[in-house]
Amino acid sequence: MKAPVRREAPGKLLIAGEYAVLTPGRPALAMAVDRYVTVTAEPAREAEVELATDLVDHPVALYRGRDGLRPHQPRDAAQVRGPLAHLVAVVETTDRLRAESGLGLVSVRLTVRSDLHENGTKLGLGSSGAVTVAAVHALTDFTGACLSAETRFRLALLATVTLDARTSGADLAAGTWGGWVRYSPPDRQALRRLLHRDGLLATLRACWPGLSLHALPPPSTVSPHAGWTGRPASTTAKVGDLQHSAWWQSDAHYRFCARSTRLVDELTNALDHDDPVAVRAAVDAARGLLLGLDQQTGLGIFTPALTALCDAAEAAGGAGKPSGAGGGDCGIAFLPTTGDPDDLHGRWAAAGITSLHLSAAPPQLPSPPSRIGPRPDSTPPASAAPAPRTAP
Ligand SMILES: Nc1ncnc2c1ncn2[C@@H]1O[C@H](COP(=O)(O)OP(=O)(O)OP(=O)(O)O)[C@@H](O)[C@H]1O
Ligand SMILES: C[C@@](O)(CCOP(=O)(O)O)CC(=O)O
Repeated sequence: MKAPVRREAPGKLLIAGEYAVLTPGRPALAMAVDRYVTVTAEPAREAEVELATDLVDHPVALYRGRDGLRPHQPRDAAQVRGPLAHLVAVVETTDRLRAESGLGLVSVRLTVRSDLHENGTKLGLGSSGAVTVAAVHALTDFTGACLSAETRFRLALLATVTLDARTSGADLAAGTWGGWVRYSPPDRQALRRLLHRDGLLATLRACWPGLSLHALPPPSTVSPHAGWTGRPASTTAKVGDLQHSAWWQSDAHYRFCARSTRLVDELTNALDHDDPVAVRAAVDAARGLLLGLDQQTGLGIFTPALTALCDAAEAAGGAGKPSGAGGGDCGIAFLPTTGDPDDLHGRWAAAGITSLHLSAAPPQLPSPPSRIGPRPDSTPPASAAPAPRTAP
């Protein structure tokens, strides 16, 4: 009987680069937070695969059908497509890896515990990414594969693209490496095509243009504070709306991506030099960039609560912005370490914002910091630029 294997992955806040990071090669800056998803892998008790999570009120038993995992109970089909979708994608992707490697499939029960929901409501701290990273880690270690962090990240991204090839994977990067990471994504649509054409092993081993990842030093002269609006928002819906708008792949989109890349570079520099004034200025500019996007597209990034969160950060002597897609979920503020967090938290409480009392999660790997892909100051690959819009 195999011993249970437990692995955890942190949630994340997005400090800069939202929406631009959807484009291959365009960077975002994320901070992993000290709230985690924990996944335990152990031998299944009654079925080939069993999934137990706090999002579903009973463990779900599955068997391996010809086209992937199927629930034993037809009533569980909706769970498999909904709250269990990320776990199912991880098991199917790991099964594929073993099958292509000539290895037998393993019976397994995955049990999830998450700190990224509050009374059943998501906080917007990247629970889908954290559950994917933790499940890949637990499952591959359970089966004895013991993969490197980069291979686990790649596997997690491939599992994710089978569900949604739009998502950037910034949450997976933060969940895999922890700490502060500057991440730029590969072309996920191209990965999906490669997966279909050449299989999983070949895709895992292929060159992934656009992918880069750099660990950054945590600042000591500014402190991050996270505030929760109490209202969940759908990142998938916002990204879908944007990609179907006239803005997508317009000149304005190209300018937005270029400006966002400069901002991420400025923030990277500010963090490298631990410069509180430059961090504040860059975070403020990141807020302005998202506001401009909202005004141009009517996407609904800034809700009254998120605007109040940012205004309170400014009034407390810092800078604030939404974290991620906006429309609800949470935001982040940076204060100089000489500032008064109680002042900020008091202002947030008055505006109905809950302080989450988070810190950066420590890097998951021993030093030296990970470095994948080109240096941060190099220009993004040509594929990073959306194609100029041509007349129909
Ligand atoms: N505890 C969990 N157990 C199993 N699956 C989970 C768990 N938490 C999240 N997931 C998966 O992630 C999905 C939620 O993803 P969603 O993008 O809506 O939230 P999020 O990643 O927390 O938010 P955000 O992208 O705004 O940070 C769930 O439907 C489920 O598939
Ligand atoms: C809008 C986007 O760039 C960031 C979304 O962040 P969040 O999942 O809402 O925290 C989407 C993505 O990176 O996949």
